[in-house]
Amino acid sequence: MSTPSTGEGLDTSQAVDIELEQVTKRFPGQDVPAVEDFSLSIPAGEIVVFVGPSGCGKTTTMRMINRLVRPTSGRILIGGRDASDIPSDQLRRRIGYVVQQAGLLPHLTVRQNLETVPRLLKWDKARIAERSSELFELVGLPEEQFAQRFPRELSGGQQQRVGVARALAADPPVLLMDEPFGALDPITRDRLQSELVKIQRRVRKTIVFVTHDIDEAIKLGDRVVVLRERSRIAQQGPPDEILAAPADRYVRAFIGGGAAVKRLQLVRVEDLEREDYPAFTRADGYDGILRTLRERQLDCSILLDEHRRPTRWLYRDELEDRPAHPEREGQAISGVVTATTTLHDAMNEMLAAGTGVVPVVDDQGVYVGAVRLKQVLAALEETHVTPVAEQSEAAPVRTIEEITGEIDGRAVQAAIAAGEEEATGT
Ligand SMILES: Nc1ncnc2c1ncn2[C@@H]1O[C@H](COP(=O)(O)OP(=O)(O)OP(=O)(O)O)[C@@H](O)[C@H]1O
Repeated sequence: MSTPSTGEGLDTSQAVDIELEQVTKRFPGQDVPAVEDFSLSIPAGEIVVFVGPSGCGKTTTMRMINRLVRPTSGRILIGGRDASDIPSDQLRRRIGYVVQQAGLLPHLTVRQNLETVPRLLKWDKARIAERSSELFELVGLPEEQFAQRFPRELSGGQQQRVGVARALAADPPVLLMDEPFGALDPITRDRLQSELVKIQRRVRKTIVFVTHDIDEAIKLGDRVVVLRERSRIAQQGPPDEILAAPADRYVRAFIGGGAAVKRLQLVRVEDLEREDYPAFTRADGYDGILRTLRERQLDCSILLDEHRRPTRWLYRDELEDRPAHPEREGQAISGVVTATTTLHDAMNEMLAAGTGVVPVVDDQGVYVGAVRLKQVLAALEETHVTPVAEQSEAAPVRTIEEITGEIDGRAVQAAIAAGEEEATGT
């Protein structure tokens, strides 16, 4: 559904659809075009991910949308309007752009970075200040802590959050993201991916996202476009369709092993029933906690702080031993998940904790329940692991053990065993 733009530029903050029609880019002096005859419809309010190997033309294709690269031929429509009719400066102010190293201006504070585009658009002071506060909140950075810092005083992940906030500052209808999380460590990357999904639920932009990481594409994309050289489309569609039925050998090779496991990127914690897993505060007293664990035949529970945020795992055997070892108090909880965390990431947290369980918290970090490994495995079994017809000779239907073995066989088995022990109280 397209939202017509008004006035000269893309004045509307509502998502718009983007149409690329037979777009070709031939750089001067190059025999082979970087992008050849590329056509694609991008629906309003969706995240479309271009994924493909290095040099296949992803960035060039994306940069033609905000005309950082001019197409040699073809047409690009944004919200039904020919992009070549929109002056370049307007186009770039109305299309948010996030790049790998955040691209923040080093000599400006975080606040000044956020305010750059609203100032160019000549918003009044009060509106700029109000918008900055909204943006700090949106990307989860406390304003009073971060507004006056310079980019070099932030971690890579924090810089990237500011990069996303800055791109959203003028509430543009379109966001272009070029490998924005590529330079981050895997844990920060996972977190920011999940947050982007959360942010997108609030802002509903049309997002074009470039990556060479198929897992990232599956996790983020409403639609994934697998590209080969010269930006030729090997396959496009919703991620589950691509995983279930790769169009050809190229796409299959690109997806790599473990398509069933990758599907865990498509299911989120909110899709599961939450377990009523026991959690206590210190006010409940260790004797009371131990009594409940005995009654429910459980080996482990969660200790919450005074704000009901999970802090430690409490183990029944340690509680039994408390008279002899009062100093033992379980183990700090290393990771929690939220409703939008994928089962893939939730499973990683469970395996890291070694408990086969992970606490679920709300946006304020307050405990709302837990998810167990056996639920994740049940969800994995529910996803269609039967390979498509053309694959069936080469890849017979696999057992759950074979599939989970691709993740980390021993860790999964150990975690399942721990979960079973806990359930049976052995
Ligand atoms: N300004 C330029 N001048 C000449 N050739 C270019 C220019 N920019 C890109 N190319 C070429 O166009 C092709 C596509 O490049 P592009 O950066 O779009 O690929 P990509 O898929 O985004 O790669 P990567 O994942 O490595 O960033 C490459 O062969 C590249 O060398």
